[in-house]
Amino acid sequence: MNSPISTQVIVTAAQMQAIENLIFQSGMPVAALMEKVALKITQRIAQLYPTHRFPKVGMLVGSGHNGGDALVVARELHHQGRQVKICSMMPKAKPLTRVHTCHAKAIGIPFVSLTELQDCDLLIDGIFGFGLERDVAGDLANSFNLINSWQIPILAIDLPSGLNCDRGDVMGTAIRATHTLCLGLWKRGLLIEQALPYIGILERVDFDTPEQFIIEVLGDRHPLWRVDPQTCLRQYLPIPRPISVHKYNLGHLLLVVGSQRYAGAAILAALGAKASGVGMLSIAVPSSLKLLVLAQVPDALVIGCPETDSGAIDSLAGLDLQKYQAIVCGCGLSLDANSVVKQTIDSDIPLVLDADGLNAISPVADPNFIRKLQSRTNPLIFTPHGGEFSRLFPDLMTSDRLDALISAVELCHATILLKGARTMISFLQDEKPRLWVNPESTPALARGGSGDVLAGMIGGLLAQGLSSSDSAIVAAVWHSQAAISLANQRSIMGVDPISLAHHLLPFLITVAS
Ligand SMILES: NC(=O)C1=CN([C@@H]2O[C@H](COP(=O)(O)OP(=O)(O)OC[C@H]3O[C@@H](n4cnc5c(N)ncnc54)[C@H](O)[C@@H]3O)[C@@H](O)[C@H]2O)[C@@H](O)CC1
Ligand SMILES: Nc1ncnc2c1ncn2[C@@H]1O[C@H](COP(=O)(O)OP(=O)(O)O)[C@@H](O)[C@H]1O
Ligand SMILES: [K+]
Repeated sequence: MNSPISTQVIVTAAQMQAIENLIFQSGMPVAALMEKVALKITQRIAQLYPTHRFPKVGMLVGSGHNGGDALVVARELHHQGRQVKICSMMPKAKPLTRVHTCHAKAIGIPFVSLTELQDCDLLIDGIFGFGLERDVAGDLANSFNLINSWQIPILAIDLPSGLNCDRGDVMGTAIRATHTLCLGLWKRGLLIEQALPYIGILERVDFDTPEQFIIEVLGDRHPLWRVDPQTCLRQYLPIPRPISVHKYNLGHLLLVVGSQRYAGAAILAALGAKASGVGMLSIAVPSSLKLLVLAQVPDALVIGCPETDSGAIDSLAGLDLQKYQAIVCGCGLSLDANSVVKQTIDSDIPLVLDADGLNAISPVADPNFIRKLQSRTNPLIFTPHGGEFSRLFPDLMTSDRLDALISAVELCHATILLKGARTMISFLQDEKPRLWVNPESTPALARGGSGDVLAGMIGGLLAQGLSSSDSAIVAAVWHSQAAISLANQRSIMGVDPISLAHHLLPFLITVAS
């Protein structure tokens, strides 16, 4: 993923603080940076919340520099003709915040009690930024709950007050913002799933953080990154195709999928794989499903395998796995096909393990098996959702998904795509863990079968020669962006997996143009 570091790197509060300190030590005055940041916030407010619709703005001001930012914004909005009111949420303030308070009073902006903000059209949350140190409690917590009950749009400066900047969890209670303007670099806590109900629409306000200071603090092997969806799609898709190429040069993908119980998963994975543009697609299914699958995917080679009494694939006997560039194993396989899963792992062909392919190896605990995973020379991708991840790595599941995911990657040396509202992809790069967060998606994807489409897409990209990490990242971004686009056309209820699979390619055309 190539674009400026500052647009993609994810930092903790301590790292952001250290980078800001380098900016200040190099000569930039703190007050000057505050002016710059606040002016940019003011510009964005003017675009998002125009004066004619949001004339009355209430400022919630804390004691630190988050409050200072809010006071500068208040001053500017006042000069632009808005009816601004300020509520100081805390008695004491840092010196810079104090002087902005004096100035705001001197120019006639009213300072009011909290309840007097109830008639505002917009609230600006400048109570806490990354300086929150302990749980919000007592009267302040009551005030937060009151503010949240008003149903007034709230724009949070840097992060919603009360949210832990690093872990994304609520410290006592937190402001439920409708919009969050993250300042400078992406904060770790804002990319974590549990923070989503508090953040609303998330944007970053850039203040030209010098790249050398970022590298000085983070080093050149920083683990946490946020994918920029548009850059990612434009960089990788559509996969270019030489003019005189033939189908066997465009990857041959094998899907090992389906059972009598979960026949549809085989078709959904196949539709995802087809959309990837892979040259040849073979699908191994229990023999009783062969005609059903062939009817849906006539362009694939459908292989009917011997099946168990329960209707699962019994063996891949007679299949030469070495002739495929990639295998996807697991969608709808059921738990009766475990020996088949082991066979695909032993083949050492680039492999995506999904769903029952993961259940078959859960938990990953046996040291010999872990050594076998580590010693594979070809890519191995796991695509668990949260439940599958907990079964795979029961000892690693902590409240912090990012840490848990990185530990799992370090344990088994696979690329792991952890599915959810904020899908994360982690892998080893130069023997060090790296983690990318896919920052945009839609709950329209929360329905059975979405993940099967994704597994097929990853396999298709892998078979065409993308690396395991690129295949997982590009597929996750493509899948979620296409779902957002389809939800815009058909509503959030209209993103069934078949429609999604059919929308993947028309959507790509809109990205390229
Ligand atoms: N220095 C600058 O000019 C810049 C300021 N920025 C802003 O500054 C913010 C960070 O400023 P600060 O470090 O002053 O921190 P905050 O403004 O986030 O708040 C810290 C203050 O709150 C108090 N506090 C912490 N937890 C509390 C609790 N639970 N109950 C009551 N009081 C509590 C602390 O004692 C401290 O006074 C950023 O989030 C951002 O908004 C940056 O965006 C850009 C540069
Ligand atoms: N609330 C949500 N917001 C965004 N994406 C979601 C949400 N819930 C699920 N998804 C996505 O939908 C897909 C579901 O996959 P999975 O759980 O494997 O379902 P299935 O096995 O039924 O196909 C994943 O890509 C996941 O990231
Ligand atoms: K805030």
